[in-house]
Amino acid sequence: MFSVLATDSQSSARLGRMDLAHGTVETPIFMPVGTQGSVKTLHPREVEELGAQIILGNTYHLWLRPGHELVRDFGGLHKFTTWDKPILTDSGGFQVWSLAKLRKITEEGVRFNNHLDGSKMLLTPELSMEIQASLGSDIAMLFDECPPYPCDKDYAAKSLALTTRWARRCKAWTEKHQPRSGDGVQRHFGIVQGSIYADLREQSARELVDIGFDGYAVGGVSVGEPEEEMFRAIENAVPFLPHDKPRYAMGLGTPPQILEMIARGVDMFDCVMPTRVARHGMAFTLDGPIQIKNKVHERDERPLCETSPPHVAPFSRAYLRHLFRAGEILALRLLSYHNLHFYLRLVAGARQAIAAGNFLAFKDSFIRRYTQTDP
Ligand SMILES: CCNc1nc2cc3[nH]c(NC)nc3cc2c(=O)[nH]1
Repeated sequence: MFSVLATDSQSSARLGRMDLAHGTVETPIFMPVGTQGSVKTLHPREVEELGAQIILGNTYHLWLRPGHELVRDFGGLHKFTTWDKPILTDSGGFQVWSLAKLRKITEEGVRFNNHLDGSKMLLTPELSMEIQASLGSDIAMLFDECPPYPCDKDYAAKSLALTTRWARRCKAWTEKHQPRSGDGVQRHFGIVQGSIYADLREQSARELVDIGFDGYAVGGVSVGEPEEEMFRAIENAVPFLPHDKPRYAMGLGTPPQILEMIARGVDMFDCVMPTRVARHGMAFTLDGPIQIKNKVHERDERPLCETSPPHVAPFSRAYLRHLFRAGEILALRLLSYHNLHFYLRLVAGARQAIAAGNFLAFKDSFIRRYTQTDP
């Protein structure tokens, strides 16, 4: 399912290839987020022409609306959305935390009030697996608990123990209800927890690897912790994960953070940032992010960035600023398209640099230019 094609001599960066039910994915890879099935404001064909190889769907949202049975009856999420390349679905737990009201964690699962109609809901490891099987994603994430940041060590230890018990229940469900081998099988990724505690990160990784999954995410990061805590969480987990399985850092990050994580051996990323900040006027450029609504762009005839794709390059910053301030929907689409292109081009550049053996030089020169403030 996953093979490492090249490793960097000066860092833990590696070039990989994942063979999934709906196609092959080269790593390191960035996964655009398609929360309700769609990558916001963009047509699936646009997402494809941008070079996206795999997108992320949110189980919580799709379960609540339109319902996983409806999606199943339409042939699964690929047919329903017409996205025919790989899809990774999350398991719903984290979204319950960030969206639902009155959540309560029990051994059984998470009880909460549906944020759409207030009805009482219960999401369990087994139901999360059933929903993701109905959606038919190529990769299903296990049902875990993401501890809040900060949390004390006792809470973190109890939380990771629950996540491990839930991981066993997820595995038991898949072994009972899904085929174990064959090209079309759904893959399952465990999620390493342990908060900011190095020994708990090791324990969580070891327990999940003992159970055995197709890949491993590092969870509990990008939840408000300082950047160095995020890097340390990865550094404390990766050594205990199999070299020949994909590693996925959930929910991050900025362009420099993604390159730093690739250097630490991470293969997969998802983040709502490129599309979310686009809808608020922020565009990524090689010299750092810009806010298109700022007056400084009023008469700037340059494109957003020298690397802007042909779909966006003809538009001046002045025109894009005008569209944004006029509330034109085209502005949201062009900035979303541009920002996703920026992220996908960044990880494509990382892949090329790893293959060429100069990833650290690539990383350092990108970060130097991106973070330097204009004199
Ligand atoms: C797959 C569901 N589980 C699960 N999702 C997550 C999603 C995240 N998204 C962010 N920052 C935006 N941190 C995350 C942590 C987790 C995590 O620890 N677990």
